[in-house]
Amino acid sequence: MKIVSAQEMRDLDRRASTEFHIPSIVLMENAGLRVVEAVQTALAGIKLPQVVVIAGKGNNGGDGFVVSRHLINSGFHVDTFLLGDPSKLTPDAALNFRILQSISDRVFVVSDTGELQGLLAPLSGCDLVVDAIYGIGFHGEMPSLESEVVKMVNQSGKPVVAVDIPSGVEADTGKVRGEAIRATWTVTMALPKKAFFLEPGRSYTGMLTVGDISIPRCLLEAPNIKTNLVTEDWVAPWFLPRPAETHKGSFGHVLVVGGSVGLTGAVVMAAEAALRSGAGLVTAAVPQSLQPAIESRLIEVMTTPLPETSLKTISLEALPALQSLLERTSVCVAGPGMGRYPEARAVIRFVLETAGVPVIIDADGLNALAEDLGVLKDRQIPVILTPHPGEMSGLSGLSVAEIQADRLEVARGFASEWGVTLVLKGHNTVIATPGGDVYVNVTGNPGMATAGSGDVLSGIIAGFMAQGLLPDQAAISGVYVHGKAGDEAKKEKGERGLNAMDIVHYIPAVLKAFESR
Ligand SMILES: NC(=O)C1=CN([C@@H]2O[C@H](COP(=O)(O)OP(=O)(O)OC[C@H]3O[C@@H](n4cnc5c(N)ncnc54)[C@H](O)[C@@H]3O)[C@@H](O)[C@H]2O)[C@@H](O)CC1
Ligand SMILES: [K+]
Repeated sequence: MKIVSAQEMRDLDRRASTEFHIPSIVLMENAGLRVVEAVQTALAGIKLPQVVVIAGKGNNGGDGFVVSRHLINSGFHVDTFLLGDPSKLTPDAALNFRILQSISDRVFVVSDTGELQGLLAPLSGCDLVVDAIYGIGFHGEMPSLESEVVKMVNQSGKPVVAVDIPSGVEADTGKVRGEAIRATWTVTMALPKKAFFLEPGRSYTGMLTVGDISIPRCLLEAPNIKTNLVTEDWVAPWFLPRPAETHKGSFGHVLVVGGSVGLTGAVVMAAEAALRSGAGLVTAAVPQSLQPAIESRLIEVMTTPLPETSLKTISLEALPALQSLLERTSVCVAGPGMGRYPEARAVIRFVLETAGVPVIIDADGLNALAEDLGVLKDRQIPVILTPHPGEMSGLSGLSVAEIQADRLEVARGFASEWGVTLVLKGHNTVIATPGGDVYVNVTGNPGMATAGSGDVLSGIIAGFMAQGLLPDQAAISGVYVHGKAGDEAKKEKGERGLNAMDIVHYIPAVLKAFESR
C-alpha cells in the first residue's frame, strides 16, 4: 500500500475526477460514509447515541456534513458546528451544508471565540466527537477560534474520530505547530498520509484505518508514488514452501564478522537469527581468544578464530583469513559487537573492497564506516546499512532530532546518494532503496528496544539474502519479520520481559505462517 503526501493525494482525487469521471461530490459522500461506519462501530450498543460534529470551511468540513446527515438518518442525535463563514465553504462542502441544514435544525455557525459557550453543553453531553475541522489542506498554525475549539475537544475527554487526519497535524511532516486534535481513531481516505508515521503526528492519530472512497485501484498503485507501507500480503509470497530437491548448500552461507570482549552476545544473536531465518550455513568469524566462549554458545553455527589486537578485537593480520572466508560465503554481516577501536575502520574497508557478495554493515561497523564513507562510492557489491538514529547521525552528520523529524526523507536521501539499502531503525523502521523508494514498517513494539535486537535484525536480513532474496527484498521482509516475531514474543513475555533471543525464538513461527498461506 502506498503512503502519500498531501499533493499526491490531491493529484489522485483530481485524476479520479478528470480521467475516471468520478465526481468529487461522490468521493466526499464515500469519505463521510467511511467515517459513519467507524462512529457506528465505536458507539455500538449505546442507546440514542449523541455525537458532536465540528466542521471547518474546506472539504474536510464537507466530509463532516455528510457524516452528520447519515448519522441523523440512522437515529443518532447530532449537533453540527461550522467554524467560520458559510459563504466561504468550498462548493462541495457548501452543497452538503445546504442539504444538512434542510434536514436538521441543529446546525450551528460559530464565527467568533465569543460564541464558543454554545459548544460546552453539547460537548459535555455527547458520546463522541467527529473532527472535520482541517484535513490535508492544513499547514502552519491554526487561527484562535479553531485553536480554542481544539483545546475544548481535547479537554472534554470524549472519544474523537478524526476525518482523514487529526486537525492541526500537517500531512507531509507530521508537525504540530500549535494545537491539534488528539484523536482516538483516525479514518483516513484512500491511502495513509506521511504524518501517521512521523512524530508528533503519529501520537495524535490514535488508531488508524484506511477508508475506500472509490478512487480506482490503478491510481492507488501509481508507481510514481515512492513511499510504501510494508504489508504481510506483499512480503509473504517471497517465502513459499521450498522445493523437495534441496540441500544445505541451496540456502547460502552467511558470514558474521564481529565480537569483542563483553560483546560476544551480538555475534551469537546475529548468527542464530540467520540460521533461524533459513540460511543453509552460518559461520561466525571472531577474535581468537573469544572463539571458545562463542563456540560453546553456538551449536549449529561454525566459528573461525581470527588474529586479534591486544584489546582482543579483530586485527589487521586477520585480513587474509577474512578474504578466504568471504570467497566461501554468499552474504556477510560485519560489525555486530565488533567494538570501537582504531583498526575497525580498515577491517570494514577491507570487507567492502574485497567481498564479491552483498555486505550488511551494522552496529560498530557503522561507526567505523562513518569515518570512511567514501569507500561506499567505488564498490561493486550491494550494501545494506542498518543504523539506529544515533548511528545515522554519525553517518549523515545530522542531529538525531533532525533525523527523527524527517525520517522518511533522510533515509531516502542517504540511500540514493550513497547507492545503498538503508534500514533506519526505530518505531516504524524505514527502509530506503538505492532507487529512491521508501518502505515503512508497522510491525514491532517497544519491548524490542532491548540489547541485541539490532543484531537479530541484521542476522535475519542476512539469512534471507543467503537464500536468494534481493537486498531490498531481504531488508523489507527482514524488518517485517523481525517486528512480527517481536510481536509474537510480546504475547508470551510482555514488553518488559522480552529479550532479543525471544525474537529469534519466534522467527520460525512467522515464517511457517508465510509458508502455509
Ligand atoms: N476531491 C477531494 O479533494 C476530496 C477531499 N476530501 C477531503 O478534503 C480534505 C481536503 O480539503 P481542502 O483541500 O479543502 O482543505 P482542508 O479542509 O484540509 O482545509 C481547509 C482550508 O484551510 C486552509 N488552511 C490551511 N492551513 C491553515 C491555517 N494554518 N490557518 C487557517 N486556514 C488554513 C486551507 O487553505 C484550506 O483551504 C481532505 O483531507 C479530505 O477530508 C474528501 O472529501 C475526499 C475527496
Ligand atoms: K480532521
